Amino acid sequence: MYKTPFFQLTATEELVYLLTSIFNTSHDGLYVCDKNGYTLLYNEAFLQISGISMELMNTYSTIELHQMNVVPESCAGEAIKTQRSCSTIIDYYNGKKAIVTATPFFNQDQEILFVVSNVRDITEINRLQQELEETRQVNLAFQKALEQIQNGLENNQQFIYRSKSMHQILSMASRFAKNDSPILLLGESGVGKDVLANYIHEKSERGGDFIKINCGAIPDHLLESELFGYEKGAFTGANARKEGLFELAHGGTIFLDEIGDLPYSLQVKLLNVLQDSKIRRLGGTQTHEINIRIIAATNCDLESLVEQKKFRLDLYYRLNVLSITIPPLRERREDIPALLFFYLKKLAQKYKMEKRIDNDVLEKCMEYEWPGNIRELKNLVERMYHMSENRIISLNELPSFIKNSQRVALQNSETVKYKNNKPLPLKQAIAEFEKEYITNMLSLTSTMQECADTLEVNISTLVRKKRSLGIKFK
Ligand SMILES: Nc1ncnc2c1ncn2[C@@H]1O[C@H](COP(=O)(O)OP(=O)(O)OP(=O)(O)O)[C@@H](O)[C@H]1O
Repeated sequence: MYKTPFFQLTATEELVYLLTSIFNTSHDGLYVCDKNGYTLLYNEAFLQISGISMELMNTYSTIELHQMNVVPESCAGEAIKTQRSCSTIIDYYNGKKAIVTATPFFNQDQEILFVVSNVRDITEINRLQQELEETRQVNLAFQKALEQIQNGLENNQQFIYRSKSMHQILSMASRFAKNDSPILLLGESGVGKDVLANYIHEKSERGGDFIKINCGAIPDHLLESELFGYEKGAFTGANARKEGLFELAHGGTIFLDEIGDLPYSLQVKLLNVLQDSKIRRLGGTQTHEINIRIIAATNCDLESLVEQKKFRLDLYYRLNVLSITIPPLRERREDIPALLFFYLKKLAQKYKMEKRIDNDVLEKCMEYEWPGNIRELKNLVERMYHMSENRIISLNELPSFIKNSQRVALQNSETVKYKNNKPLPLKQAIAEFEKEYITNMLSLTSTMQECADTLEVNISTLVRKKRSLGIKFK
């Protein structure tokens, strides 16, 4: 302490008053004890930070308070024991954190007169530091995501991810790509099975083409000729010979999407192709050797189709040699920001206008369940991009069902439904669920069209379902 001449003139009472005022107005906790640890003085800030009551303070020594577990440790007690200054960080039981420095003061015989402890509250600093660290981590993640997007755009590669699970899937896919065994891709609609099939083909270094066919989109009677081709005159209208997709994919990859919809009669034919690597065109007598890699995908539960005798067990085994299940987006939420930025960037390039997503929107998107997975996210970004009037996409552009996201599907899917104390049969439970889900979605959206878009069904399908399920809403 540096004294000015004022001190020589001031009376002792004034000096005591001055020092007491300083003591009391300090924001740091101050605590003074004698050589046995008994309290001599403390200020209000000390009580606030330590959470110790005045009663205990006035009755027990700092060492006893520690023994009684009122404080996790006693820095003053340590200073008394070691006869030295001591500093430590204490996590008080009231949740406060403080840096405590206890300094002993000695008389001429080197005996402790008193110990002064300074207690600085660092709870807030600590919180801010943690927040800063979290923000730093988020920034780092965004930066990496942007880099990945940048690389993706440069290589014209569309596989955007940040999650560990997708990283593992891609490395597995890269390993699988190197051989010719069939691959089965599983996962909900819109998770990226198509994209992954493409990726595997690219990585496979197979020189031929990547040919895709959606087994569910082509009428059964046409599917066979599409896949196997036909000879002239094989059926009415077969005016010329035509190569099938298996032949066209020779040297490359054929991607059989929605394999669960492959007609039963064709399943055995596919099994033969898988086993012999040979095909015979419709109406033909000769077989042709083909060198193809088959990738099949489905969002249905193939095992249950096998149980229902809708899918051949032998084909299932043959296709399931190497299988990859892509998790839904809600199970890899780290991918959401990267995908949002990616699609935003693509739109910015197309329409020559950069737009930014507000943090609130990002937060809501992180919470949402994404039943339609990446396809739904992609459509949403496009919709919000066009709807926003300025360069910031705000909550105004976010559809109400995401803003009020209530995780309807999840809540309901976890419920077992009963009637007369008996669990409902699957068919009936599905119908009940559908009814509830559609009714909820109708209440969360403003128009039938918005509801149909959200559910990713045709408006006529929605109208039909509404009628058949007896939904009274709107
Ligand atoms: N990792 C990804 N990065 C960027 N875009 C993706 C990614 N995964 C999927 N997409 C995009 O999401 C949309 C849906 O993907 P895709 O068609 O591959 O899904 P799917 O699982 O095959 O769906 P379905 O079962 O309905 O056929 C596509 O527009 C695709 O480009």
